[in-house]
Amino acid sequence: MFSVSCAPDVVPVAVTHQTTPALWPIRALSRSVTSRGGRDGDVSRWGVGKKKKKKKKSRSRSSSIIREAEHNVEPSCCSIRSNMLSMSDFVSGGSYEQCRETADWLLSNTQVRPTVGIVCGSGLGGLAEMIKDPEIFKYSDIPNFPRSTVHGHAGRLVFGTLKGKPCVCMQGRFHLYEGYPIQKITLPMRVFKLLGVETMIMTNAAGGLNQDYKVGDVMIIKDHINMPGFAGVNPLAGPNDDRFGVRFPCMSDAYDRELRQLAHDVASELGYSHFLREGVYCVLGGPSFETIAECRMLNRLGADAVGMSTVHEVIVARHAGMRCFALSLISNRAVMDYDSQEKANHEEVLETGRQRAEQLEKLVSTVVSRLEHNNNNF
Ligand SMILES: O=P(O)(O)O[C@@H]1C[C@H](O)[C@@H](CO)O1
Ligand code: HPA
Repeated sequence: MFSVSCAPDVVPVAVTHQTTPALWPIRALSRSVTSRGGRDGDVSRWGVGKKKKKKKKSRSRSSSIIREAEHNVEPSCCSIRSNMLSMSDFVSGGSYEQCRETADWLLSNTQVRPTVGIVCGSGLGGLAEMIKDPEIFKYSDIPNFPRSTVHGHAGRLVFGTLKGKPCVCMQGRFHLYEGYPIQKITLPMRVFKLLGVETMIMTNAAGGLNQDYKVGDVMIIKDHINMPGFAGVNPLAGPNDDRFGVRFPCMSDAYDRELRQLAHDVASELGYSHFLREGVYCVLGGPSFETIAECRMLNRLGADAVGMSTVHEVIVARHAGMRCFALSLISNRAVMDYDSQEKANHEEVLETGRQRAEQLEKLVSTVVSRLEHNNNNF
């Protein structure tokens, strides 16, 4: 079994395990109206608690928006110019205006000008505790930010310096299964871009599909399979906003080669190579863990680990020209055998995070300490 020196888990626990679906429409309504009357955080399109009458109204509104857009878009790439429709008319989160508002609010409330952004995965929020001179904002206090609803995701944005580098760290992320629109869960990436972030570092907990992997291994993500994307669930779906990036961003270089090499070098220096892996991460929507048949299929498709996050963030970050580096902590083995008694569960995921926290934090902070300013993309 996995055995490493235990590090105390410093992750503050979110208030609720999960909000009930019944609360989503209420939350959405209370945060719904943007300055242009667009809906913010509208989960009604997921079919939760929607009334028939309202459905008709929103359908006619969206079809009129689409009609209007058809007359206004640039035919080559469907981009919207800033003097035409607002992105918030289409996108329930992540529009330029919303991100600008959030970034400006943050910039006026902190002196830190981060060049590095970090996202902490389930049970991995201890990384944020390494940040010096922290300035902390609760997600609930930040304009346009969603709330964290998952145990092990504290829901705080921490500004400060990590090994001398100005950074901003999400102590807790958002997931599709929480009921937020995909543009909303990736809004922080665009906000980070507007804050001046050049390099994104994401961490997550994931189930190990590769039969050579052990619980406690740390996998550098070299590529991903965006399973929801196969069904059109992509954070960039909808009109493109050229102020962030191009209509059709390349993803074959999503995970920066130099940063991956740097992580290998650092791991070797720290004596971590025996638990360091490099592989392919597959994202699913969750929240149910995978069936045995699904795990077998994903493994045959070439995935080494399976999870419920990160990929959407990487797509939006790459679209905006930020370098990405991502790590998966193999928190449990994906069950591939019908005779197995193992059952995936969130408590095991958090416990593995606690046990590997110290090394993961050291690895990430040392990588950060060696980051060069990235002038290439800007
Ligand atoms: O935020 P991450 O991807 O680390 O969280 C994983 C996926 C689910 O949210 C949860 C399952 O235990 O952990
Ligand atoms: N499956 C999906 N997501 C996960 C898992 C898993 O086994 N472990 C941690 N996050």
